[in-house]
Amino acid sequence: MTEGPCADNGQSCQELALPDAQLQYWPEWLNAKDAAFYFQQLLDELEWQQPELRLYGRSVPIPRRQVWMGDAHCSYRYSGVSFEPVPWHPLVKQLTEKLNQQTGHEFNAVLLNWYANGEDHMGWHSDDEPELGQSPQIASVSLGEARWFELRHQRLGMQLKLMLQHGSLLLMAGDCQHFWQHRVGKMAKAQHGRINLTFRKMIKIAK
Ligand SMILES: O=C(O)CCC(=O)C(=O)O
Ligand SMILES: [Fe+2]
Repeated sequence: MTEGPCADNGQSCQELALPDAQLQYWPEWLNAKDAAFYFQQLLDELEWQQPELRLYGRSVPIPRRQVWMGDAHCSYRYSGVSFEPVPWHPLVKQLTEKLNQQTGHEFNAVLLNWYANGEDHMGWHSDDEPELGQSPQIASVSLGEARWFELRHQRLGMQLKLMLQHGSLLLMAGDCQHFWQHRVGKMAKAQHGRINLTFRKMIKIAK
């Protein structure tokens, strides 16, 4: 891992050199006070959902709460369920604009996940839905309790884990979603809540 100015916003950024992926991590993308403000507002003001997905022929509620938010055309399909976006919350819009300015990307939708405690989790997956295009850029902002974010290479068997801190930003790019899977496993010690926002750019595909 190298430390250096991987963006010109003057914040410390770590560049993770991995095969088949580009990862950049800003541990303090938001200061602790702002991050706490965003956490509390989003927790209180969003209508958190716990949809059921079909897994092995059964309907199972997801082990966390979520909100799918974005521009009106950004509907999203995964595990056999289609999600229509809710309109932008002004604070999330602010974060999107800050990100787009810093990265030069055009994120237009975000999946917010709320992990109420260490039991809540997200299993191994890649964000490789067709609506995300060839080499999806995913920006992940974490608020609240720090949790392990694990990555595994699907062919090389290589694994690593990163503790995603309160206020941090992780940018996943390159072939990351083709070759790697990621997850947030259960963490017995985690007593408090965490909100994660994964910003995406959805493209329109002909149906
Ligand atoms: O909570 C996290 O850090 C990961 C979220 C994630 O992988 C996703 O929303 O696709
Ligand atoms: Fe993901």
